[in-house]
Amino acid sequence: MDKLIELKDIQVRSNGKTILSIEHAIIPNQQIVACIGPNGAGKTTLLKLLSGLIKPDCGTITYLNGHEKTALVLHHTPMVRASCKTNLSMVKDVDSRITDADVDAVLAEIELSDHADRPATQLSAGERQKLCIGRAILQKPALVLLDEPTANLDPNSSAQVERLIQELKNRGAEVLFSSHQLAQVKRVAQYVIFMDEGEIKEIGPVDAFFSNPQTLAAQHYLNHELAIS
Ligand SMILES: Nc1ncnc2c1ncn2[C@@H]1O[C@H](COP(=O)(O)OP(=O)(O)OP(=O)(O)O)[C@@H](O)[C@H]1O
Repeated sequence: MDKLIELKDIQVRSNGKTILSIEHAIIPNQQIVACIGPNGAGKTTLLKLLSGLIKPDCGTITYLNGHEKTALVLHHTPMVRASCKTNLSMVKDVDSRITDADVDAVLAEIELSDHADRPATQLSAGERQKLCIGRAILQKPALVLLDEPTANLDPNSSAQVERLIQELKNRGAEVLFSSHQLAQVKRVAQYVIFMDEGEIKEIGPVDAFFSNPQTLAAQHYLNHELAIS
């Protein structure tokens, strides 16, 4: 399997506590990867690390050529007090090749053309999330990292966001998202990273992980999550 990112001897510390510790992990190319695990497992920290938003205290991250161009989609991204279109157009500041026509095409793609002139601060959670993914689509990053992209969204909005995740992949981006929804992970991802207590406990194809988890931590997590879903 082709390598997208390799992590070696990574430690991330905060307030004297190690919150992420990865001895060695390879994240594969050409797969939609889901990062799962209990609250506080370190999923968001891993996404922030891979996006470059935070730096490790030690260790190395090696990206396949060019794949360090990332976009991070967090789930409470604030909007500026301007229209949806203006909020989307702001990515032109970082890439002058993006045109108004590109922005209009993405507004249509994320099904927000009818909301183009509405204040973005009035958007619903689902509409906001689509706008944030629209920004990622416009930036054409090599790797898109999405932190719980459908948290608090209704089934219809979740389905739209899942379609956009697939669309990012179809357009050639690598995609890694965190999720607490196991059914969604099975639907959307081909590869899974299972985290617990700041460590990657398992990493491998989705089918193998769900049918035959290797660690007690993963077995416990799956039993618990499946019992309440
Ligand atoms: N800036 C910070 N300072 C101190 N501790 C932090 C900081 N950010 C995260 N942590 C701690 O690191 C651990 C991992 O947090 P993280 O947000 O990465 O987990 P998560 O798996 O994304 O959790 P959740 O599913 O609840 O979103 C937690 O114990 C958290 O309290």
